[in-house]
Amino acid sequence: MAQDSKTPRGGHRGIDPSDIAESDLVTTRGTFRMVAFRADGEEHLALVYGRARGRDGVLVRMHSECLSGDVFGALRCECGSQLDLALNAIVREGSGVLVYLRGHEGRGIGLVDKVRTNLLQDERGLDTVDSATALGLPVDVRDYGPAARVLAYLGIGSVRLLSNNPHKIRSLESHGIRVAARVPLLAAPNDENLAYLTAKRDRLGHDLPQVPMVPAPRERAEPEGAAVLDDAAATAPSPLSGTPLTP
Ligand SMILES: Nc1nc2c(ncn2[C@@H]2O[C@H](COP(=O)(O)OP(=O)(O)OP(=O)(O)O)[C@@H](O)[C@H]2O)c(=O)[nH]1
Ligand SMILES: [Zn+2]
Repeated sequence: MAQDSKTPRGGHRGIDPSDIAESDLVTTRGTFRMVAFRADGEEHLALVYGRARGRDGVLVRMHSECLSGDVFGALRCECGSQLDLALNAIVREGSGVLVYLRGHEGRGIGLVDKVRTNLLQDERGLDTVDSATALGLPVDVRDYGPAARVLAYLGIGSVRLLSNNPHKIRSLESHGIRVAARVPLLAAPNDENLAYLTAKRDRLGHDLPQVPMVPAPRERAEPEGAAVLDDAAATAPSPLSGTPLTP
């Protein structure tokens, strides 16, 4: 389970001006405000699109660093697809924030140990949970405190969180950020990531309705009626409308 640093009672720990800098970032998708900040020994990034300050229900993605998936297009996880889908959704909406969290690599164990878990998955058929514990490593030690701090700094009232992981909602709220809704971010399963997605659903409690109940690794997994948010489906409003959370 994640070991989050808690916000002190009564408010967010601020970000010291010496630990934050911002400029425009012109990308193929459009122009974002790039807010780089330091927190707890890591350097993170918030990409802000459109006007977010003072608004409620801002579309937000808290994205955990995955060098292999985000930069090099690894298919064994769906991180790269989710990064693309989240940015597309934010731009389509006209405003939103993507917080890119460093130090989250391998759910917080780091790149070298993540690659060690990948080797155990390939050679011994272990899933992402058992491959970590077999190495004596924690399953998830990500801290969402820095994300909460930058969202508070950006003056965001409440968020609609792009995620399939219910723990992220609880964690963000424990840091004082109100989550008005969770918006599913469903990447299409493929032969390479089916085991990864199945473990997330069955062992970590992620809400992944697009993943078939009985894994068929050698068949292309596209269950009928699944609300898969691929580039074509991403234009449809329904998967992005979100499910309001009730207290
Ligand atoms: N330990 C370990 N971590 C992995 C592995 N593959 C990907 N990761 C990391 O998993 C993190 C992403 O977490 P996920 O559990 O996929 O998804 P999530 O961020 O909790 O949930 P969503 O918001 O729905 O995307 C990234 O930091 C990846 O580096 C693996 O095989 N082993
Ligand atoms: Zn990944």
